[in-house]
Amino acid sequence: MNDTFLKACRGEKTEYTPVWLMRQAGRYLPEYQKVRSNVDFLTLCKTPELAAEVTKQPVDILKVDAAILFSDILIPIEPMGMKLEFSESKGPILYDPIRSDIAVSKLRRIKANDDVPFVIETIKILVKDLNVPLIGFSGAPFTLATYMIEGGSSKNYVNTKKMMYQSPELYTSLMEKITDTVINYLQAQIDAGVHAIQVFDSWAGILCPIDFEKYALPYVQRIVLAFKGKVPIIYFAFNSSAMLKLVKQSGADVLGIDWRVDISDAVNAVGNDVAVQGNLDPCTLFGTKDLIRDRVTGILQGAKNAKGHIFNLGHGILPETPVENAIAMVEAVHELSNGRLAYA
Ligand SMILES: Cc1c2[nH]c(c1CCC(=O)O)Cc1[nH]c(c(CCC(=O)O)c1C)Cc1[nH]c(c(CCC(=O)O)c1C)Cc1[nH]c(c(C)c1CCC(=O)O)C2
Repeated sequence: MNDTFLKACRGEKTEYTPVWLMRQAGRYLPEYQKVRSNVDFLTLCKTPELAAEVTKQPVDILKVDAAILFSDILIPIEPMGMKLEFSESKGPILYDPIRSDIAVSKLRRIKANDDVPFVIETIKILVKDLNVPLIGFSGAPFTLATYMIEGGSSKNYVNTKKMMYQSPELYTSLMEKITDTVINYLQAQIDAGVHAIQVFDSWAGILCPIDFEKYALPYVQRIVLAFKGKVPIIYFAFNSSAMLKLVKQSGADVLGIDWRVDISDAVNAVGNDVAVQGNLDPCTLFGTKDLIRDRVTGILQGAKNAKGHIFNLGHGILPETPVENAIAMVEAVHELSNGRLAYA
């Protein structure tokens, strides 16, 4: 197996900088569109053979150094007891948002092997087939809570913040229940064979630093502690470049960096005892191949003092992205970092 990605996560020397893309299995790929034209998104997530097939597509097409399980962060919320739907126009919808003690008390702590067997089955198929490491994942408790409290995506997250400030005990009991579920869910993924895990905190950036420290970070720390030393843990807190020192306190082995910060400044902020992942602006892939090479060079250079660097976008690849430009990006990372033996 190509273990370059795992080595970089651990801060070991690598022959070149490994690369994968967030949302690498998705709508920009005609091969994905073809599978997706026959089934809706949730059915795709719940059908192991199909989920495994689309997980492998970017590995074959882009030649990335890691695969990420095809699923969604909202999948475990359904067996917790909320009705989930993906609307083409509105995105995810969770019915009867959680706003009361009764609603929280009705939520179940899931047992992943029984409640989401299709996720476990998909992983088992993939670890047999893949020649690169498989990344499992979960949403971070705060990000999952925003979906459960708001009932979907939101502009200002007023209901979430109201609960934090007006009903702190209710907020804490919800977060504890979600954290228990996330730990069970990730443990089941590890038992099934994933080689690393990524925790997506997509909405961490709506919090001011003191609220992040109080209302989001402790739950991530509990998750990291549960898996530390078992498999590499990547923590991606989107839009958090103004609080990277706090993000580092998660204890994760790798910190995901979005594109709003120069990666050399991010490395200065977090120090050289943790690996970083990132951070090309996904829209760069709409530029010319020369621009892409140029930006790749800058990021490789900027991350050279990190304990380890995994090249990635600063957020998910966008649906309209030209596939040939994604391929060119992966080629540029491999070629321009080759032989550099970046990490001491
Ligand atoms: C916030 C979040 C979600 N899901 C996810 C996050 C965290 C990452 C981030 O910040 O982007 C994580 C996710 N979603 C998906 C993956 C699969 C693995 C991968 O290739 O990265 C992963 C890791 C597939 C998906 N998840 C979704 C799609 C599109 C579904 C389709 O085929 O129509 C895919 C491929 C749907 C989804 N899922 C979610 C939203 C808001 C949407 C609708 C918006 C959109 O359509 O992009 C919730």
